[in-house]
Amino acid sequence: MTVVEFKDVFVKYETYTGGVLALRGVTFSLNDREVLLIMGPSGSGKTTILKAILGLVQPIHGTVKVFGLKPKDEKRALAIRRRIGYLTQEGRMINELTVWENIIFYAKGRGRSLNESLVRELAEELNIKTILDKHPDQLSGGELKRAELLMVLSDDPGLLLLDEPTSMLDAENSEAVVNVLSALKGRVPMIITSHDPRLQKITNKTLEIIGGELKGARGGTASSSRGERVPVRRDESLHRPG
Ligand SMILES: Nc1ncnc2c1ncn2[C@@H]1O[C@H](COP(=O)(O)OP(=O)(O)OP(=O)(O)O)[C@@H](O)[C@H]1O
Repeated sequence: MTVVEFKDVFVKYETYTGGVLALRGVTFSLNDREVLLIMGPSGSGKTTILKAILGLVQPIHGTVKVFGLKPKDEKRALAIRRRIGYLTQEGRMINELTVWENIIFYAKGRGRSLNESLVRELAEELNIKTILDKHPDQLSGGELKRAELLMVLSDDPGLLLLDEPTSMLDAENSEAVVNVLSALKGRVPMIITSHDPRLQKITNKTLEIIGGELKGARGGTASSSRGERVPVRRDESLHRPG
């Protein structure tokens, strides 16, 4: 089953100086058993792809479908968001609450039930069991990152969008995150943005985006802004047309 579908998507941010075309004809799809890795330099449009899936930005051209629905109006976008676990780069935990309270608040706010035994198990695997009673501002960057990941995994999401899940982490804790995600592979579809090569071992396909255009793909299909197919090569380095 196709979970996410982008067809020739253009997204523009309106700005004081005229606007930024952040996505230029992006086409790809993700099925319910896949893990997609999106790579690309800073400012290339990776987070914008995630925001378009969440309905936080709307395409000026092309279509986005998530779970078969277009996240166009706010009501539909909210229903879609409730099924998605979104790990942001900035983090969303509230400092006034402990990590554990944040997790409960998060699940309740989404109208979903907390899978408590799963949370305890994952906390152990992510090496953060001892920080559950701390407040976010008492944590290191790496601890906070793993606490945020625990939160977005806590209510059995139907799709995971993970923006740089191993940034701020040392090798050992990056490995712990990769292991947790690897165990979810095949059960929860995922789109991950990252530069961390460790994540490549759990991904089915990799897309490279530069200046808002897809430039290459491995293990799947994608197309660039003018709609031409980008050749897909398995087990080779990223292909750049032209
Ligand atoms: N709210 C906004 N208003 C105006 N321009 C924006 C906005 N958000 C992003 N942009 C611009 O859109 C482009 C794509 O940004 P995006 O955040 O998707 O990049 P990214 O690949 O995720 O970058 P990074 O790796 O640094 O997180 C950039 O040029 C960025 O400056």
